[in-house]
Formats: sequence, structure tokens, C-alpha cells
Amino acid sequence: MKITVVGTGYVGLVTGACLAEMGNDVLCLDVNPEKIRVLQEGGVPIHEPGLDKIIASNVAAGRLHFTTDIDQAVAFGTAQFIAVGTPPDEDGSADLQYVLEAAKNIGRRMNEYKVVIDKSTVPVGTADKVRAAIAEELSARCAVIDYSVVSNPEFLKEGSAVDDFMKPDRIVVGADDERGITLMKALYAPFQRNHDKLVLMDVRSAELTKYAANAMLATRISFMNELALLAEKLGADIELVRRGIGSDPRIGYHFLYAGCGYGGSCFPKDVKALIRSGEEAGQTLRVLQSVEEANDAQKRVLTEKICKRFGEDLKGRHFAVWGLAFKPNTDDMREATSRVLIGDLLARGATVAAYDPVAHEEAHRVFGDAQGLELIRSQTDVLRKADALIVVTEWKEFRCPDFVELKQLLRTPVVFDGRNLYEPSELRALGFEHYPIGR
Ligand SMILES: NC(=O)c1ccc[n+]([C@@H]2O[C@H](COP(=O)([O-])OP(=O)(O)OC[C@H]3O[C@@H](n4cnc5c(N)ncnc54)[C@H](O)[C@@H]3O)[C@@H](O)[C@H]2O)c1
Ligand SMILES: O=c1ccn([C@@H]2O[C@H](COP(=O)(O)OP(=O)(O)O[C@H]3O[C@H](CO)[C@@H](O)[C@H](O)[C@H]3O)[C@@H](O)[C@H]2O)c(=O)[nH]1
Repeated sequence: MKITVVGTGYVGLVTGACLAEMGNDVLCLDVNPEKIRVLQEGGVPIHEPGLDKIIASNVAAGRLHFTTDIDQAVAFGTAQFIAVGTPPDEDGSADLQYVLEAAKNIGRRMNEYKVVIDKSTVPVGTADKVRAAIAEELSARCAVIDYSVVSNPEFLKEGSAVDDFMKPDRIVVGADDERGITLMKALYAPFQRNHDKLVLMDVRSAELTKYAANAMLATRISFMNELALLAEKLGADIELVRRGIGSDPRIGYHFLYAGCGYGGSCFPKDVKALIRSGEEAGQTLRVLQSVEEANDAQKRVLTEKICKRFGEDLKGRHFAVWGLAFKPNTDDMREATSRVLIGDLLARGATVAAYDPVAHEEAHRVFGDAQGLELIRSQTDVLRKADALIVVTEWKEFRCPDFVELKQLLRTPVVFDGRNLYEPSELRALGFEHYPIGR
């Protein structure tokens, strides 16, 4: 099938590459010429395990192309995926300007039947707006051309995006017309040869399903984070509580890890957008308001622990930070806890040396020349003469450090463990002061 993907971010690029891997002809469009230049020259603008390989092999096979030419992109695919950003507006609602611009671009140029597939995360009712935007453009040039608008929200996780796309738990498709449904079934047939994973529904329900999934996952995390704070006060261990409740299949083990707050480009913005949708519809979402509030507070829990140990004024103190990305296996720092923590430490007069296995370039972009912050490309060098190590991201390489060396390099053997990577009793036995979350 000939497919156009509009937007070459985390979702668009993975979607395009994975659909090409299944034998489709894919053209990826972006308005950012720099991203397209990198892709055309054989690079990959984001860090996503396995993505470079499938891009390279499909480009070599002639099935995957990149362009900034909108005319070419609209003419190319019968299926037109919209995978552009939907960042939060000032009031927290999803900003639909990029989605609607992409829709208008299609309406302005299409000369034959198209299925417009919304992969971006968008509030209920957006497909109607996309349909109307295309209709308006067609009518402006007196064109009568049939088209379908389909909702196909994406559930991939950064860091395992290729795997998630290739082996999805489910494929949600919201469609109201047979032509659109037939194309979507054909498109996804290779991804579900053994099990029928397609969950077909109306468009509005599909749009809401995406927010419901993220809101549920964010709720579990905030719930565990609050319980962790309580566990600390009561002398209980949240890790044992997690194992205790996770064994109930109605609860399950996934997404129950207490930590220093959830980040990323999705949970924070999608919780906000759903709360806003509720307000617009006259339905207050009290649970989600608390989920957001709890997470904002959780991102400051490490700062609070540090101030309790070293005092409110951190002038003259120096800290080592492990982990800048919002989660492991990505260089994405959108809404990362590291940003809040490092901002707090610098504002209190401390200096910080930070290390991340892949997010250094992104960190340079995010922090610029922030005074007092040094980004160091060595997991051990970053520790030298620090008053404490602060672990913010649960990268695998942080799990089993050489504690003897760590103790020698630090000025004082203090570890703030924002992701509960270490056993408190082991660290204590090695002579460390260990400050985990909820233990
Ligand atoms: N990142 C994730 O893990 C993830 C997972 C599931 C769903 N989503 C959702 O998917 C959408 C995209 O997310 P992302 O993280 O890939 O975003 P992103 O910011 O990484 O990429 C979006 C891309 O779209 C491009 N773009 C904007 N307007 C355009 C236009 N008119 N034509 C062509 N290109 C245009 C931008 O230049 C950018 O490269 C969002 O709605 C997000 O909520 C993201
Ligand atoms: O038990 C847990 C699990 C995760 N996190 C944190 O939650 C955030 C988000 O993690 P994750 O969900 O793994 O990453 P994302 O790539 O943001 O993926 C989420 O957001 C995507 C965009 O909508 C969805 O497609 C995915 O299904 C959904 O998991 C990160 O900061 C994690 O550290 C925790 O604190 N505790």
C-alpha cells in the first residue's frame, strides 16, 4: 500500500518505518527541514532502540522516503497518517493547530480518495474537526472528492517503540465508514496474523480510549507515589507493598513502581488535556486533578530529601546526578523530573554534575549554559567530590555500580535513590546513607 506519514517525530517515524518493514511504500513528511535532512542523509534524529536499523534497511530497499514537499506527500499515499504533535495549550487543552494544518494541507491538494488516519493523541471530537477542515478546503476549490477520517491512536512507549509497534497489545481503530474500515484492516493484517488485535469502534470512543489508557496508567503511578510517602511515615516498605498487591491479578505488577514522578511527552499533557475536556463537557474529573497534583509534588520529593539532609541553603554543595531523560532508553527530556530537580538545586546555590547514557545533546539544548551545571559524559567522573549521588532515571547501567569506587569518588557516601534501584540494607551495610522513595 502507498502510505504517507505526516510528522517524523517519535510516533510518525516509528509508524513509517514499521509500515515500510511490512512491505508498504512509505513517504514521511515533516515541516522541519533539519529533521528531513538528517533522515535523507542516513541519520536518525531521535534515540530509539532498533529504529536506525529498520530505517536503513527499508531506505535501502526503496520502500521508505523522506520529504518536506507537501504536494508530493499528499499525492503519494492513499492512507495519510497524521502523527504531528498535540502539545498543551495555555489552559491545558490539546493544541490542535498542527493536526488541523496537516488536515488542511491534505484538503487543499488531494485529487483522489484518501483515508486520513489520525494517530496523534487528540480530544474527542477532533475527527469531526479534521473532516470539516478537509471539507472546507475541498469546497474552496469546488472539488468533490470522497475521503474517510479514521482515528487510530498509538500506544507505543518511548524506548521500546519499535517493538511496541511491531507487536501491539491491541490496535484501536475508530471508523464510521466501510471504506475506511477495509483499508485499516488491510493495513494492520500483517501485525496480527495469530491473534485478532483490532478493536474496532466508533471514532469518538477511539479518541477517548487513548486518554483513558494514559490517565489510568498515570493514576496507578501517582497512587503508588502517595502510598510511598505514607509508607515512609509509617515505617513500611513500598517495594514490599508493591509485590504484595501486584500479585493480585486484578491489580498486576506493571506500572506500580514508586519513584520521583512520571514525566515524558504523554502522561503529563494527556492527564491535563483530559481534565480540560471534562471541564468543557461539564464533568469534573476529581481523581485526575489529584493525580496531576500528586505528580507535580512528587517531582520535588528528591529536593525535599536533599534539603532535609543538607539544609535549605545549598550554596557550596555539589551534587552528582545520574539520569536526565524522563525514562531509560530514550534521549527525550520532555517533562523529565531531572529538569525540576536540577532547576531546584541550582536555584538553591548548589552546583551539579550530570550524566545520562544518551541524553547529553538534548540536555545541552534544554539547559543551555545554565550556571553551575556541568554535563559530563562519564558515569564515574561525574561522581568526583560530590556531596551525594542522586539517581533520577532507572537506566540499567545504574543498577549495579561498583559501590567501593563510588564511595571513594564521592565526598560523602550519600545516595538519593529516586527510582528505588538499590536495596536499603545493602547500601547501609556498605556504609552509605541511602534515601530511597517510600522505604
Ligand atoms: N511520543 C510518544 O511516545 C507518543 C506515543 C503515543 C502517542 N503520541 C502522540 O503522538 C503525537 C506525536 O507525538 P511525537 O512524540 O511523535 O511528537 P514529536 O513532537 O516528536 O513530532 C511531531 C513532528 O510533527 C512535525 N509537524 C508538525 N506540524 C506538521 C505539519 N503540518 N506537517 C508535517 N509535519 C509536521 C514536527 O516538525 C515534528 O517533527 C502526539 O499527539 C502525541 O501525544 C506520542
Ligand atoms: O511504574 C512506573 C512506570 C513508569 N513510571 C514513569 O512514568 C513515565 C512514563 O513512562 P512510560 O509509560 O514507560 O513511557 P511513555 O513513553 O511516556 O509511554 C506512555 O505514553 C505514551 C504516549 O501516549 C503511550 O503511548 C504509552 O502507552 C504510555 O506508556 C516515566 O517517567 C517513568 O519513569 C513510573 O514512575 N512508575
